[in-house]
Amino acid sequence: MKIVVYGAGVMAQYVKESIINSKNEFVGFVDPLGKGDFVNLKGENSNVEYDAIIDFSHFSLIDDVLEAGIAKKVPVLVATTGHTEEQLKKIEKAAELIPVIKATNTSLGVNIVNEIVAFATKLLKDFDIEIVEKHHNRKIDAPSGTASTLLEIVKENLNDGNDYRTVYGREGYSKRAEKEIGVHAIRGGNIVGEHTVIYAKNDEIIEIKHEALSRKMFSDGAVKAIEFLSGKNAGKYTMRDVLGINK
Ligand SMILES: NC(=O)C1=CN([C@@H]2O[C@H](COP(=O)(O)OP(=O)(O)OC[C@H]3O[C@@H](n4cnc5c(N)ncnc54)[C@H](OP(=O)(O)O)[C@@H]3O)[C@@H](O)[C@H]2O)C=CC1
Ligand SMILES: O=C(O)C1=N[C@H](C(=O)O)C[C@H](O)C1
Repeated sequence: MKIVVYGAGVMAQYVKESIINSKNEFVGFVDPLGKGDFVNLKGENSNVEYDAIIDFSHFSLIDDVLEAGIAKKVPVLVATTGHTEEQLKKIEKAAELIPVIKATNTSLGVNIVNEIVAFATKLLKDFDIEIVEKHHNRKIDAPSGTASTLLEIVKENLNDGNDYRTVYGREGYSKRAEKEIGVHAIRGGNIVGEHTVIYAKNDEIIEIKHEALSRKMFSDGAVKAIEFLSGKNAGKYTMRDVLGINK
């Protein structure tokens, strides 16, 4: 496949390497801010040949990313995080026309952790549940996309998940309510990414944790995901589909 990468940051470079080390062809980066030596999918250079798009850029670029996918009817992996509800709906809508994966985390490990958390939450309903994520100081969105996905999974697996209130960080004076899930974002240095779901009860604590030690597994996972989408019908697919994780 000829793959275009949206983004020009740290992850985009890793994805380029993963594409080069696969059987696919790296076409170029699409620079979010339009500077530097990048491919231009619009205007006079709109004859750039590509048959897949991987997006690790900025959430504000989602319209461009989806437009480029729809224009050529090629699969799109949206690995960028931080989208608004409205933007997420646009991604759903695009999936009516082209094959799309929206993945907040493309590592194998986190996708397995998602399964473990679903299972654990069913068994640990009466524990206090808190989610903690840690990332580098360049990260702009909080909580992380992965933490938001973990929160969704926790809520889905509590009988009365919709009755729970999400508390983002804490300050001031008040006891923890019974039906509350705390979500906490730590930022510092060059932490690649760490996610922990804590289940606490009087006298016992269970922690389910994933720690990323490099970014390579994100980019390798992204290439695997776009390869999976090749030749698929329009629709919304997931990393569970890519990794063959059955319900
Ligand atoms: N799904 C997954 O597994 C993973 C997802 N991610 C996500 O991928 C995305 C990119 O991460 P990363 O490479 O670390 O981030 P970087 O900050 O290194 O790169 C982001 C890119 O977006 C550009 N950008 C920044 N601000 C704006 C803006 N306001 N408008 C348009 N473009 C902008 C940057 O340009 P410039 O360099 O000029 O600032 C850069 O090209 C993030 O959303 C992150 O959460 C990251 C890792 C794994
Ligand atoms: O910005 C990052 O770096 C990461 N972002 C993703 C997220 O928001 O969950 C995935 C990973 O944790 C790294």
